[in-house]
Amino acid sequence: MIQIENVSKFYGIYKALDDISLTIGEGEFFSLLGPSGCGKTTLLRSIAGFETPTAGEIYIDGAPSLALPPNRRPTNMVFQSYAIFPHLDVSENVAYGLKRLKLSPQEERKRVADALDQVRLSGLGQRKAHELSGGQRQRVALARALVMRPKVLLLDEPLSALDKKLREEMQVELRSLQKAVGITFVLVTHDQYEALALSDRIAVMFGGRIAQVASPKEFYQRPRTRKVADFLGGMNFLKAKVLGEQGNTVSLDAARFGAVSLDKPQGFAATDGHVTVGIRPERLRLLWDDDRAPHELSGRVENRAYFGEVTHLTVGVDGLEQPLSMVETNNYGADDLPIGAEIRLAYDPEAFVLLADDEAVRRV
Ligand SMILES: Nc1ncnc2c1ncn2[C@@H]1O[C@H](COP(=O)(O)OP(=O)(O)OP(=O)(O)O)[C@@H](O)[C@H]1O
Repeated sequence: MIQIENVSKFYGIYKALDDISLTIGEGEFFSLLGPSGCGKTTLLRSIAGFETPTAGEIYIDGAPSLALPPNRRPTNMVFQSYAIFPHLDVSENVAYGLKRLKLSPQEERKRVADALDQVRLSGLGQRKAHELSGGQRQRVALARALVMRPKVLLLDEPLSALDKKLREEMQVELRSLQKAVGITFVLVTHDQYEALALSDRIAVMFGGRIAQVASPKEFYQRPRTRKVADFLGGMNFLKAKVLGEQGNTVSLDAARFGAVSLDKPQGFAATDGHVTVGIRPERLRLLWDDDRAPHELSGRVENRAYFGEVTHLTVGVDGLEQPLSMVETNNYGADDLPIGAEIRLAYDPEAFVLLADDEAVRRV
């Protein structure tokens, strides 16, 4: 549906987008995720036509689009600030963009009713902006975009102004709305969990470049670089020694964790015979009393933070440069472990992931 080919964008000498190539499929919920300033909004606005790339081309539905103004593209954008016209009621707000299409009053009413129905606002058509909750106003903004029947809906942090609970509710709604209307959604967000919860695929961006494109699960389980792994959830990093390479697999000595054998990520290169491997905190498990596991380590609790359903532990292990982070559900009493307690932990050598050097990936 959208093909981005070698797109770069300079602001003066500053390179906001650095040779981006990306394909977004029809009907996909696709997220552009990255820290502030990574270029995700610039890329979204380039798809919409509010920015003109310095180089490259963007094809939408097969047609080159850079020469087209925003209103000639089959896209529509929902902005972060969901400002809707205060002097118009909900139906008039939603109908606003339709005026230029010069539809019959009957057709216009039908389109507005359909759009309000899609965002579950039927019955509130006569309300004014000040008579709506934040979530309802955001839905008006969505209806205003959907009523134009775009092939692609572009969403610039649409939920960021909502409080946490409402935001989580709207995330669920946004996901089901996208599946119901079946069009391509491209979402910009700096919220990792929002991207994981909503997307079919995610592109993680740093410094104007794409570091990885993958499904949420693939991202979490197989991040390609240390930076990506660190950006998406917690990760314990360890330096491991390369013992040998066989095809796409590398055998490693991962310090106190012993020998592990891992798949190479794209762009991998062992520079000085050492590499970085990672293991997620929740893949380490506390062993209690007589519990035994094929792979265990002992350590001592250095820190503990209680988060209600889970407790985060920092565990020092002799021979490791850094203490390990662990996340334990509170069913068995991790929340009561005193600082200094001697513990044993279990791990699965297959839970490790081999990470490519960030600079190596830039050259892929
Ligand atoms: N009109 C502009 N003129 C100069 N620099 C700009 C302009 N717009 C954006 N930039 C710069 O380009 C870089 C990318 O901006 P962009 O808004 O795409 O980032 P972002 O990842 O969406 O960040 P945020 O989450 O903070 O919105 C930033 O460093 C920003 O300061």
